[in-house]
Amino acid sequence: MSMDQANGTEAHVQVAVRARPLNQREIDLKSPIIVAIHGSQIFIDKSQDKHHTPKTFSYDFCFDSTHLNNSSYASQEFIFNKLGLEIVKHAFEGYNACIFAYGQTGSGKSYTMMGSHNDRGIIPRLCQSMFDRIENELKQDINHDMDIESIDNEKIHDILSLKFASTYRVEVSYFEIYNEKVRDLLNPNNNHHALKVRENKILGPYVDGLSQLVVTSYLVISFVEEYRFHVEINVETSDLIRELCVL
Ligand SMILES: Nc1ncnc2c1ncn2[C@@H]1O[C@H](COP(=O)(O)OP(=O)(O)OP(=O)(O)O)[C@@H](O)[C@H]1O
Repeated sequence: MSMDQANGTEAHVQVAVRARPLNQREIDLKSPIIVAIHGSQIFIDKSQDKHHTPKTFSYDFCFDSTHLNNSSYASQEFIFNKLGLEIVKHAFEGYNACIFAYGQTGSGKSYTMMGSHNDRGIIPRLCQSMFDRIENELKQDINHDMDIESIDNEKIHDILSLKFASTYRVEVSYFEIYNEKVRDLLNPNNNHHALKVRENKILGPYVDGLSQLVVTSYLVISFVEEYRFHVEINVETSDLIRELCVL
């Protein structure tokens, strides 16, 4: 996880480690769990290996998700509260914020970042939290000028939408890099020619031609996620998504 100050002069990087439960293959092979987490330290103890000396590593955060039924299991919500809330806070303070997952195949990157349909990961929670915060700030603003309790819900919704449009701009892009080809997931029509990654002297690296859709609520983003969980985003779904977004 990193947060770069908007002017690019200072960067702060934090690293978190999460240990996932054993998968079925590992259970069938009777693989032992060789990691133990205490606070922000992770101990690796292969005591069955005579030549191994236990090792300790320290990170900013260590999350123990090895035993699903243990009360100490680091849940999706717990991890979002530790990592995601900070990101939202810094983004609202004007910092560029970035979070990414790194690890070998099957280590739990997608699970942690996207989660499952009924146990959402960091990205959906981040999006929701960002819109919740926007809504709260807008409501506070409106409350300043008028008594929000005395206005009916439909009217509040209209006022919030207007105020949102004049105060905030939220854009979403969604792409994958597979076999070194960049694919725009919100516009598969672009797939005929792989998109190029270029570098802007001021803004840094960017994907040339990538769709950037303006979104006004978490609903649209959750719709994208819904499709991501159930079906591959294809031309029809991406068209639908584009219609839902304010272009
Ligand atoms: N913390 C966790 N709790 C419960 N199950 C988990 C956890 N982390 C991962 N899993 C499960 O482990 C399996 C592999 O996880 P996942 O697909 O997220 O790995 P990945 O690192 O994204 O793999 P790849 O690089 O191959 O895409 C999935 O079945 C996932 O549900």
